[in-house]
Amino acid sequence: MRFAKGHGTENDFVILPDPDGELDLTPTMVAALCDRRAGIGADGVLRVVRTKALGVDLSPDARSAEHCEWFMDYRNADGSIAEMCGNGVRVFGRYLLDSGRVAAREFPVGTRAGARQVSVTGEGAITVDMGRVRLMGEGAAVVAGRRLRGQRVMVGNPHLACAVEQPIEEIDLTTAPSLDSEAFPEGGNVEVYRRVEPGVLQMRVYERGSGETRSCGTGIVATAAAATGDDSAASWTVRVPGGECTVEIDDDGARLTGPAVIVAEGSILPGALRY
Ligand SMILES: N[C@@H](CCC[C@H](N)C(=O)O)C(=O)O
Repeated sequence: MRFAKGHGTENDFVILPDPDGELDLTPTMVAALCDRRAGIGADGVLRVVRTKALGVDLSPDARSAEHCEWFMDYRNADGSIAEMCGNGVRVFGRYLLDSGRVAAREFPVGTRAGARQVSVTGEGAITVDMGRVRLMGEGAAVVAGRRLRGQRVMVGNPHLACAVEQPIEEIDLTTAPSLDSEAFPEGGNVEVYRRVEPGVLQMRVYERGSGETRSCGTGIVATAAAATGDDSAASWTVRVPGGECTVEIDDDGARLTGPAVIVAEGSILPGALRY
């Protein structure tokens, strides 16, 4: 089985080219691929599949996703499915470009959250149009025994973005935060953030299905949206442990810009993965 490995601000992915949708990608296989000791190691898997080869439900934005030649079938490291991945879609775009599957500098990618427009915007940088971000009201999480209040934000996938006063390095994200299951029936991703300079946020994240990661694109957008509040437009730099991205928010929605790199390509030997 061929694979590539890539990352966006050190949120890393195993990329599986499967244009005709022939791969039976089970949760245990995904977890084995993402295992950092016995597998390749990654925060998630991006299956690169032609939209027309899929027999899956593309809701909630089925028609626009069907108009995309390529579909990002995203899986978390534990094998669970998520609607959207903001770093993943930039890395997916980089892979399509580098492998010659697309030639245009701007193209749509299908995701479970709908179609997302991806464009090359600078040396090494890729911008993705993340669509409209919905602020859903206040929520709370218990993080290492401490209750943090935050803003519930929907970026295709669910987030709780919590503004904190203390240095965010001090926050213990080694165990999964607990979220109210009524407010988060499908679970969620929890961000802690602080405004460090005008227009600059610092953020860490605990991702649903992957644990603490060094960056999360949808989390960066959720944090920027929470910090923007009811203002109609804003521009943010968001620093994460793995680097930084920028977010532009206006009436058209949010655009996320950051690096996306392919670092390796190879083959997984038959029978080598433990699953
Ligand atoms: N790392 C991603 C988000 C991946 C999905 C998330 N863990 C979830 O379950 O919603 C990103 O860059 O957005």
